[in-house]
Amino acid sequence: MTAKVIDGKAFAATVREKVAGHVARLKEEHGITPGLAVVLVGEDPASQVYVRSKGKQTVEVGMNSFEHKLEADTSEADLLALIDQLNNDPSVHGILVQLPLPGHLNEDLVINSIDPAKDVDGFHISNVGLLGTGQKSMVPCTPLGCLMMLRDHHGSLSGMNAVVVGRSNIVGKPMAQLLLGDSCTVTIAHSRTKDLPGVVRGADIVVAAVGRPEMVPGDWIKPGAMVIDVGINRLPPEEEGGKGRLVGDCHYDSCAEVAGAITPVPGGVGPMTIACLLANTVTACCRANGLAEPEGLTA
Ligand SMILES: Nc1nc2c(c(=O)[nH]1)N[C@@H](CN(C=O)c1ccc(C(=O)N[C@@H](CCC(=O)O)C(=O)O)cc1)CN2
Repeated sequence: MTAKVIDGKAFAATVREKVAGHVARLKEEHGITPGLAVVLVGEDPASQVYVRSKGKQTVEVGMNSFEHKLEADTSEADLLALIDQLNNDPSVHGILVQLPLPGHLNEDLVINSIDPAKDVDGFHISNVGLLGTGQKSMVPCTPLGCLMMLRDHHGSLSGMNAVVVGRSNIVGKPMAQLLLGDSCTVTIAHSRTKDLPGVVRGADIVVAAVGRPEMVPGDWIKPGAMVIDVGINRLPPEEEGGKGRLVGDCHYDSCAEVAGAITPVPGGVGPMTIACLLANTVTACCRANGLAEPEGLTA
């Protein structure tokens, strides 16, 4: 079998189109322009790229983008004061603090200082609790993007065996909650899982989010399974020449021989993360204004 390659770039473009349509309606019918504030602390090169991309795409779909770039040595008090200001700004419907933060800042404290209604990353403890109890919440962007791709490929996920490899708060845990919400039988596997190959071999859906380059080989994959590769790992330049090739957590060539469908790296899950951030911002804006939420853009 050769897997169908899920084109995350093309899928993300369709999500952005839907978002742009909702934004246009919000402007025309209600005179409201959704606004997204992105806070970057420090000069991490990858974060700078992601933040630039978020700002650009926010403007492209017709929303207002507010970028706040702070020095790497910004104090926690100053960062919290900025978040408080954004929480109280009615033109800001979504707030995001780009991660990782410099080591002197307490990530949990910072995230939990964001108004949960404006927490378009879905990382606030209130949103984590709401998602975990099956209530309406803001849903973390990367797992939301994975869910959209899974639903698009399979239709109903009900009764499928799903294995999430990785237990991070940002991807693994919320991904498992979303799959459970779609009536999958869910296993969260990790580095200490006994017989990890055997566990993965039982899965109709494999979501790999461990951050280890090419850890999942094709012979762990059940024939016809759908493989969602969340990993973005850059191989050392000396091995590849130049900048170093980007690979996922799955060994692409061998997995693609066995799987029914697979997301590539790059061009799979990554582009969906920012598209879902835009979707969450429209959702937050609609909720804040007591308007119907856009269909197909939330979990
Ligand atoms: N506050 C947040 N911080 C971080 C998040 C997040 O969702 N919220 N996720 C990641 C970074 N990230 C967005 O912020 C992100 C990562 C990757 C991509 C992407 O499109 N990747 C491309 C490849 C990019 C490359 O060439 O390096 C792909 O996979 O095709 C988008 C967004 C951590 N921080």
